[in-house]
Amino acid sequence: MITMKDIVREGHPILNHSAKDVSIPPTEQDIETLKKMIQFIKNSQDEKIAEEYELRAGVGLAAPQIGLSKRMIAVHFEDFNNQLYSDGYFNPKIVSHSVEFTYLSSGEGCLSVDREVAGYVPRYARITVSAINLAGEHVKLRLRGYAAIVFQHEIDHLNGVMFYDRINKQEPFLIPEHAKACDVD
Ligand SMILES: O=C(O)C[C@@H](Cc1ccccc1)[C@H](O)SCc1ccccc1
Ligand code: NI
Repeated sequence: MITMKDIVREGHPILNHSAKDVSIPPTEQDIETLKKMIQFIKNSQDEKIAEEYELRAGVGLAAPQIGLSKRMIAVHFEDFNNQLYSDGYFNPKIVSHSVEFTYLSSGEGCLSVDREVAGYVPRYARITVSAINLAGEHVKLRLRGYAAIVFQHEIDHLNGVMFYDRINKQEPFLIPEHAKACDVD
């Protein structure tokens, strides 16, 4: 079972390097690891388990965050239309994106960052992601809004990019051009 002691924190070089492609078909070990990553996120959202194991709530996790330089991510969350996203992905790749940007008006956090970092994180408003899911299927995901933000946050981890790298240093709350907040009507 993955717990917070397994989560690598900022300052560890693995978080600032690109991760390596997972060989396809994935090994049993890679599949097992991805299943554990999904379970960690589900556990982190379960009040009793999270309290018992002192887990910080999360909606996504990337393999570098557990010290594995492999292009694997796991997500478990509902978007603002209550659509459930719950799966693991090998070698996810953003194959196209919108010109428009979006951002969370509350900013972002990270399980690998034990501090608040204020500011808007500009993300593409819509992305198309190709990946291989936990079941071994080649999938093409067309994502927008909150789902697009979560997937971009996790895929950034595979490229050694932290959310605060994207915050405007001079004007953290500068609203990017062609941007609309994702969580306010
Ligand atoms: O560190 C991670 O990769 C997990 C992040 C992913 C994330 C952060 C901000 C915006 C979208 C995705 C954690 O989920 S941070 C904690 C959290 C918990 C619930 C909702 C949003 C963020
Ligand atoms: Ni993160």
